[in-house]
Amino acid sequence: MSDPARETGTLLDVKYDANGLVPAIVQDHESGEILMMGWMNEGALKQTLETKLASFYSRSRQKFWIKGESSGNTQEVVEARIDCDQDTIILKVKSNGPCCHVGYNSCFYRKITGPESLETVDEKAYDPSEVYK
Ligand SMILES: N=c1c2ncn([C@@H]3O[C@H](COP(=O)(O)OP(=O)(O)OP(=O)(O)O)[C@@H](O)[C@H]3O)c2ncn1[C@@H]1O[C@H](COP(=O)(O)O)[C@@H](O)[C@H]1O
Ligand SMILES: [Mg+2]
Ligand SMILES: [Zn+2]
Repeated sequence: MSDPARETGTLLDVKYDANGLVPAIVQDHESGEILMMGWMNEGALKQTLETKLASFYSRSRQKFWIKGESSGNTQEVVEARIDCDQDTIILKVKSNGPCCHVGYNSCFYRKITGPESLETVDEKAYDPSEVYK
C-alpha cells in the first residue's frame, strides 16, 4: 500500500518488523562491495547514527552488538540510507579490517551454483583464530 508521507517525506519513520527489527545492509563506501547484513532494533539504529559506528542487534546472541567489538574490525559509517517504504537500511562504511568472522572480507564469499551446491569465490582475507580468541 502506498504511504506518501513515508515514501516521499523527510521524516525518518522506520518500519520495524513484528520483532522490532530492520535489516541493515553494509556496503564498502568506496568499492560498493556488500560486506554483510545485520539486524537493527531502534536502539542499535540510534547508536549507529550517534556514534557513526555500525551497531546491530544479534538475534542469536540476543544482544546489542557493535561490529568489531571483539575483532577490532569496526565499521565507520560514512553515509546511511533508507529505502522507499523505510524498511531496509544501507550503511556505506569505511571498514577497519575484513568484515566476516569466517575469515573473508565479505560475508558473501560463496556463490550458489545449483539447487544444493555452493562455490567459494573469494580468497580468505585473514585467519579468524588469530582474531577471535
Ligand atoms: N563478527 C561477526 C560477524 N561479522 C559479520 N557478521 C554477519 O552479521 C550477520 C548478523 O549477525 P548474527 O548472525 O549474530 O545475528 P542474527 O542474524 O540476528 O542472528 P541469527 O538469527 O543469524 O542467529 C551474520 O549473519 C553475518 O553475516 C557477523 N556475525 C557474527 N559475528 C560474531 O560476532 C562476534 C563479535 O565479532 P566482532 O564484531 O567482529 O568483534 C563474534 O562472536 C563473531 O563470531
Ligand atoms: Mg544471522
Ligand atoms: Zn560472515
